[in-house]
Amino acid sequence: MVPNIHSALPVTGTKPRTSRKALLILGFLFALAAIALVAMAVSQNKPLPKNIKYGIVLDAGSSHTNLYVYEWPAEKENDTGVVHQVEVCKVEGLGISGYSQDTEKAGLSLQRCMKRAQEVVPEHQHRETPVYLGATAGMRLLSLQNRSIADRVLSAVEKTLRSSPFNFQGARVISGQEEGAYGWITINYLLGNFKQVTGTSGALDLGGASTQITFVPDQEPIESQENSLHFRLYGKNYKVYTHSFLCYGKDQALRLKLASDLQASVRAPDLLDPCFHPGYLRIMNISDLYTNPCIANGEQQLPFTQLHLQGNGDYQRCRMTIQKIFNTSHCPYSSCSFNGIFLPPLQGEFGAFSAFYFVMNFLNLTTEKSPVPLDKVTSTVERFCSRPWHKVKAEFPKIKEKYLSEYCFSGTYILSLLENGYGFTMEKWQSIQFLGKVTLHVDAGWTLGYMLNLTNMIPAEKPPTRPLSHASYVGLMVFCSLVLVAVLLLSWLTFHKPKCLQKGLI
Ligand SMILES: Nc1nc2c(ncn2[C@@H]2O[C@H](COP(=O)(O)OP(=O)(O)OP(=O)(O)O)[C@@H](O)[C@H]2O)c(=O)[nH]1
Ligand SMILES: [Ca+2]
Repeated sequence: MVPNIHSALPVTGTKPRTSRKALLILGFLFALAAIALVAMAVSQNKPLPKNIKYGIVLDAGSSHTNLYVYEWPAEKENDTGVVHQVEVCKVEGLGISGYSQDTEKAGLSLQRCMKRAQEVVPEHQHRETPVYLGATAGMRLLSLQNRSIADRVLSAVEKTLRSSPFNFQGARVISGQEEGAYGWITINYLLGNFKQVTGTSGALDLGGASTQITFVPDQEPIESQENSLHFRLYGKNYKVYTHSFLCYGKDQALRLKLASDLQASVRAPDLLDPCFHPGYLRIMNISDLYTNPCIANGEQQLPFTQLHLQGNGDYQRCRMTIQKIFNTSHCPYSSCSFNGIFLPPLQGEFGAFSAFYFVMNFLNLTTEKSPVPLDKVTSTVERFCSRPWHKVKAEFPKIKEKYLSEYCFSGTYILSLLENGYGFTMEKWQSIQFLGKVTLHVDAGWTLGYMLNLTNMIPAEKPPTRPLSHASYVGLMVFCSLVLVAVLLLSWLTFHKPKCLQKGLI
């Protein structure tokens, strides 16, 4: 029969009482040790007050300037995908290159967004927060046209940025190569591709004045030096192809097309344009068309000062007129895109952003899931172009007329550039994803990559990592200690059995 523990409890006697006392003390000590260990684990793992760092980048594009504020946890600086975008402020008015007639205004235009940044970044961190301004194709064109005016514009923006409480780190015109490279770094950083064995994603950026294509080709070596970049990131080498086509952003491409149409036409001021909706009318000053180095001066030979554009919404014809701005007659390499520029065979997935996204998104051709097939994209653009302007306007009354009137041209231009310019076939088209934002709600673009580079946040070598996180380490230590204490207690009980137990008193 199993002895009944309770029925065997002693009622009197001194020895069992001493042993029970020893047991009680032991139990008490054990409980104390357990409480101490748990308390230690809890206090060790209590989240530390967040040490957040901030960085500000101004993207001074040809069409407008955007200010981005990024934040990241200081202790995770060298991890990938830890930077969040906390603010994007769109500067009202023109891009900075548009202030060539009144350069001071370029600086003043940034003041509202700089104020906004001061509200977003905590005041005690203003002085340590770096601020960078990078100007792209609009300023590249202005520099080519008139270097001293471009310098004055940069001085004006520098003055505004220096007068802010942030740590000003420079305002400069970045090269097309840098623009392509930093866009590629941004998306691959956000997609976590640098720390995975999977490949990287190519980057396609369509701005107002230039467009960039950047990817890691299969083929080596890269045949032209100016299209070749070499990076060592997180312990891996990357040979990257990049090219920036100045004048092939969508605003300049439209000018190129109009200038080419004018040359081909009988040089009359009335131009029937298949890239605008039927019933659409636009009057343009000829002098506005020929104001930059993208278009060689043909202005003088024209006998009129204004151009009357009249849309007829014919996608196929539009495509033909756009085709003329891509010169494919010569190629000094094994393969080219256009204008004699080297392009290796397309490789891997691509993320397409900026105007690639704005336009495709408007046309409902961006999906989170599988990409929309090329033939469906073509038929959608074709149908959209053929719609009468008054109907389009009535359907989208809130969209800026400049944007709305140009979606037909822009959609057709994107198809021409990707299909004819870069050679995205029906099959390859499926590898393009049109992206507005990547993970963590960060806008796709060159600015994040630029900041990561300038703040040395992407190390060349893989940072050494501990096998366990801090929390797992402390948890494991507590668990092992408890097991150890339990084992010790059990062995003590087994080998030095207190008399009360030996006598079966408890
Ligand atoms: N539909 C639409 N178009 C936009 C929007 N923002 C900009 N655009 C147009 O899209 C084109 C590209 O815009 P961005 O990527 O901002 O170009 P950017 O940076 O000013 O120009 P680059 O210096 O060449 O890079 C320009 O023609 C803009 O006018 C938008 O929110 N919606
Ligand atoms: Ca841009």
